[in-house]
Amino acid sequence: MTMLRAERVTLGYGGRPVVHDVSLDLTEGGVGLIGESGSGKTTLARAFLGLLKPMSGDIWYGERPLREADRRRFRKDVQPVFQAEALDPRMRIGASVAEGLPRHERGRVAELLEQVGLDPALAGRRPHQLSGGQRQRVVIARALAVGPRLLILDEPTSALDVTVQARILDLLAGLDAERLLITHNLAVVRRLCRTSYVLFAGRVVESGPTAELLARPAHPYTRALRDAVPRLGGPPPEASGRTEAVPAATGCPYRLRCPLAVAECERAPELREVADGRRAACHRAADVLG
Ligand SMILES: Nc1ncnc2c1ncn2[C@@H]1O[C@H](COP(=O)(O)OP(=O)(O)OP(=O)(O)O)[C@@H](O)[C@H]1O
Repeated sequence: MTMLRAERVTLGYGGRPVVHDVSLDLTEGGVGLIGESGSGKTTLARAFLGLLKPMSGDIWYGERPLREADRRRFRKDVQPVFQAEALDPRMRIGASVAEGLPRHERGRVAELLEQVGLDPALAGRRPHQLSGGQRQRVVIARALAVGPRLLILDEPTSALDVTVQARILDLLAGLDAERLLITHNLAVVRRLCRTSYVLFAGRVVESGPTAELLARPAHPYTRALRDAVPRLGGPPPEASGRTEAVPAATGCPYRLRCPLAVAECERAPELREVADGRRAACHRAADVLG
């Protein structure tokens, strides 16, 4: 059984839904959430961390809804890996990492820094005295301190240059913990996630094994994303002609941007199986796949 899963979850702010009816299992081998800015990735991640209550549906942690879970156990199992910019600028690196450790294990800071490829001598420095890549390693060490089974990573490498990015990816790929990864960068998902979900305007439009989904998309939006950001370290989507999401209010939310839209798309497509292990919400999925 998967440790964490969303079942028909709708999420929003101030009563306005921004993520609609999403079901997602955090299965082994890493799960990627792909989608452009504003598609609801971070909102979903916040719900998985128990920071945002679903408007409807539930997040399940083992056999119980997350809202009924033992919070201490949950925080030990599931750790966020946030952007390095969020490190407290006044705190020394060692103290930041030690925060996650029980008092009697504070001596493990050096070991954790080594585990993420940092010289333990850096423990006395503050974040601004490190490079971006080093800071990101500190964030990872901090998350690893409690020995989590699952990491929830939000754009863990987007602020880094290509070679540093590659080394952080190597580090993440080598960790024991499972992961939910949020990113614009398809190469990162390809490297770290066996399964991916593509979000558009707060809806899952496609899901399946990452390699197949990217090699042969079943949804026109997945195909557009793949063609817009071809390589690791390529330009961010903002620089490669991404247009703003203007989801249609009725029918398929993607139809106003879709080159394959037909009259049928005025009726909202269901997310359904389109090939082995592959699901897509598109009336034209067979044509896209074909
Ligand atoms: N605290 C908030 N209050 C109100 N609306 C919010 C809040 N946070 C996010 N939203 C809205 O929810 C929608 C989804 O945002 P979210 O941050 O989940 O997207 P995202 O896919 O993670 O984007 P990005 O890649 O830019 O981080 C957006 O329309 C956003 O404006």
